[in-house]
Amino acid sequence: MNIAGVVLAGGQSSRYGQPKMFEPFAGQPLYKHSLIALQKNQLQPIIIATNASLQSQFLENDVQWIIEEQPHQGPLFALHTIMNHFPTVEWFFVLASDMPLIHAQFVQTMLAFIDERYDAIVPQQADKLQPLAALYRRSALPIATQLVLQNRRSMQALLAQLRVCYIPFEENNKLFTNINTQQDWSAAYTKESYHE
Ligand SMILES: Nc1nc2c(ncn2[C@@H]2O[C@H](COP(=O)(O)OP(=O)(O)OP(=O)(O)O)[C@@H](O)[C@H]2O)c(=O)[nH]1
Repeated sequence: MNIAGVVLAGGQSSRYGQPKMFEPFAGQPLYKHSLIALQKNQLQPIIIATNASLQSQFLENDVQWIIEEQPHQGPLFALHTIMNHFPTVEWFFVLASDMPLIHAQFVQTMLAFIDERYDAIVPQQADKLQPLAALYRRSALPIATQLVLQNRRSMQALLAQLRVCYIPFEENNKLFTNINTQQDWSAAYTKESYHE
């Protein structure tokens, strides 16, 4: 089965103040941690979704690019664009580019839940869902398209209409710590929370 790895790296970073996906963490730009987690699981193709003003700052030449013509339309619009560009891919493992503690073992764990009864496999911590560290099946595309056409851009709205397998994670697990502001680094930068 064809499973793609997708790094969403075309956000505005307005709360951060500069493109946060290139900020260094543990010796690598932030987006690389997501990219490596996908590459280590041999997903094919590996896709970076971004926009023209950011592309030159990425170092990769061995990935597929989605360069969004209309930037900053949000993750749901990006997912819908990506699914349309890769019509033979059945599952898409989507990772945000601002989650420095995500690692290959997490990706492997999630892959084990792939099942044709579901349109998405999504981590859940208590009542918080993690739609940007999740698997989406091609069967989600019609609903994603419908939401885009209705100008409804929330991933939660998408999940509400899909058959989702929710995977529980401990509430105190720091895996999904994400960087929105400069201050968020203090939460991510605890030694015990970083394992590769
Ligand atoms: N490709 C792509 N990625 C996006 C887009 N919007 C957000 N992302 C990514 O989705 C993840 C979560 O984004 P957010 O932090 O919620 O939004 P942001 O625009 O990056 O930051 P803010 O402007 O501070 O909200 C990040 O990895 C973003 O790079 C988009 O329009 N296209």
